[in-house]
Amino acid sequence: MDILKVLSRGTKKVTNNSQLGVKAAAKLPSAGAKPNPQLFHDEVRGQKRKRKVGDEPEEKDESDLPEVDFFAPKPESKPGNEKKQKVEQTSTPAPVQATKLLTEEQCRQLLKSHRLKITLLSKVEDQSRVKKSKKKKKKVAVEPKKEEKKQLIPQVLETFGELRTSYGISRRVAENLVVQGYREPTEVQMGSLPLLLRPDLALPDEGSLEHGVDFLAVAPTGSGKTISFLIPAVNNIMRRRSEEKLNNIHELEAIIIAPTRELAYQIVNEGRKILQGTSLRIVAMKKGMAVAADKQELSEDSSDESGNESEHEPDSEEERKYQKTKRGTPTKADVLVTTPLLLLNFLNSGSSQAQKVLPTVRDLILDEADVLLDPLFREQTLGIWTACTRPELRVSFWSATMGSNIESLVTERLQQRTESLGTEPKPFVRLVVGLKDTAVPNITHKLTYTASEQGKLLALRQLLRPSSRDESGPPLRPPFLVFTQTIDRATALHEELKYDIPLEAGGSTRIAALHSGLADSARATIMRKFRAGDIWVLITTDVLARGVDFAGVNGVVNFDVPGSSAAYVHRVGRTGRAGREGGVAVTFYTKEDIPFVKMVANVIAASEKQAGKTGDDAGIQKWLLDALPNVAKADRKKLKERGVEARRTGGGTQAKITSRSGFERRKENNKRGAIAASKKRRDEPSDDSGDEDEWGGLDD
Ligand SMILES: Nc1ncnc2c1ncn2[C@@H]1O[C@H](COP(=O)(O)OP(=O)(O)OP(=O)(O)O)[C@@H](O)[C@H]1O
Repeated sequence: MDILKVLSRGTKKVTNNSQLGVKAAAKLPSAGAKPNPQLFHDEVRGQKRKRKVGDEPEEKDESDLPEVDFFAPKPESKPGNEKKQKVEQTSTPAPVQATKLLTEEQCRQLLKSHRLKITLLSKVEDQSRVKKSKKKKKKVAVEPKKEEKKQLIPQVLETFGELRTSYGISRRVAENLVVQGYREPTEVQMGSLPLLLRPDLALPDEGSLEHGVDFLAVAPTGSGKTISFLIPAVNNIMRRRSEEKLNNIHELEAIIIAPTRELAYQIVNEGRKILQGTSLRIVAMKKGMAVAADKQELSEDSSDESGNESEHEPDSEEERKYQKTKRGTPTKADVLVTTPLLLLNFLNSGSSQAQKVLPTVRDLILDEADVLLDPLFREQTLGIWTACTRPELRVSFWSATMGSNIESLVTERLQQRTESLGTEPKPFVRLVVGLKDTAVPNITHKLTYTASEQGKLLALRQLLRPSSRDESGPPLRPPFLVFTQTIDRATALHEELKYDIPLEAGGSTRIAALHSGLADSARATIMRKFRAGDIWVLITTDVLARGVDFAGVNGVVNFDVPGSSAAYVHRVGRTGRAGREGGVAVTFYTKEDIPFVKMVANVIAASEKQAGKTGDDAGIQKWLLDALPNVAKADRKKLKERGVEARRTGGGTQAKITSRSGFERRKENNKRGAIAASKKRRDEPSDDSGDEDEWGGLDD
């Protein structure tokens, strides 16, 4: 038996499709392109019904599924094509056909059908109510009282074709989207692209929108937020340069901040695909790199940087080469993607006490904005925001989860900025996709109780063994991610499981751990191997919980309960991307976790409700929800900051993940492999650990 096949596809052919878990199993999320990436299409009066959450696309017999196809590559342009294509220096805006615009009623119906809600969060007060500062009169943005917040009915993007015909995006960018295989816009793209590309067309009744809008978007994980902010960012640069006849220049006009390097590199890659054949450059910020900041500051600074070589050791060969050739010279970039600290370090570097500023930046984009504005990153993020001194700066905030505290913080900051700069305030618009922001409706959720830490380990081992998967619950097929609470636990779990995959299937090379304690180059290598399908089980911490897109991940295991409902949403949102169904999320909990599990259970219940799963279909039964204690506010805060205390390093037996020594396990594994090879057994080796009694089972 081909072990690769076994591990990838499970052992039993599914016959009874009526079972929930089996249904999920029959649809392999990695099995190629998703026909419709949209999550919602409710029936609205007078509109043709296309699809509803919970509706199953045509059933396929499992035997029809393609062979291992972990990461379903999107169609790429043929190598060499890009060279043949003429580089588009600037965008030639397509003539906008006003006739293409939808009526207000059509927009209203589309918004309703796709569960999109767009609200004006702040507005320019009319003259009679304008606040007047003591020094000089000026208009300010005022946050309307709750009941005043106005629902907007802007233009909605029905097809990607309209990007060119109605919103005048660059021909090359439009073609690149087609090459990427994007056929239908997702909900967040439907709502955000018109507003960000042509606010004057999207919101004709909202007065002067010359400088666009500030924007906050809350949309499910994997719903395509990245291109929602990338397309307007690059197109606005192209359009302006075309209008001002500025050819062949590179000027930093857009900055995208992301909380982790992995996410930053991923955004750069997406950006490069969109920019192929254009003259624009999207660049990832690196240690020691200089970008075009305020010129005076920069010239002072270049000399200093070159004299300070030993300050930060470059991590990778690539970085070393980069620093050797480019140190001190501003990198030519039009769009910069960075983690907050990297850019802030650059802004604060140099001999001068004063922070450098970024006067050319017109777009500031915060991806995973709730984390970037959480106390951990807040000062760094706000530092960059302050450095973007252009008065008409547009700021946008994106995440699958956005607490009301973050929304208030952002509204306040935008107001303060307008006041301090004395500029014309811009409308601040919020877009929400879905009925509830804390839900992941298109995957199967499982909450699994085990009596002890050892029980969790056994349960996870069970998931690694295809022979023991049965039809009572959704099998978890590689590739999958395993989340732990701390770096130490990720490392220990990796050590523990390293030899669990049979040698003939690749053995220990199939399992890896990725966390922030590793060097950049090691992290990049692991990411590459996981994306390529060489690594099947990736043990990690919350460093990979946000934004990272692995199209073919079949499942997520929360080995340790997440620290908040938002953390749960983001972790499990690594599977079931772009509307794909069939992903599975398993969360283990022990009695120590019971005080905190309600947060997770609530998200699962909300997700199942959105997906139309009720009664026996639901993974979370009402009795369990009722039985679990509510989490006190103080405990929630502590949990979010520190996780379950007992599992922190040195916190007693629960901090440890161990059974036998690596040597013992390797020996055992080799023995198993040898037996398997000699007998040419087609089945998995029988379980000889002898400790299966502690296995709590998926359906506990
Ligand atoms: N219109 C579309 N049609 C098909 N696939 C799409 C579309 N838009 C985006 N995708 C794909 O969906 C996947 C998820 O997109 P993306 O990473 O932007 O999601 P996200 O909303 O940012 O998720 P997260 O909240 O987890 O960061 C990517 O692989 C992307 O290429």
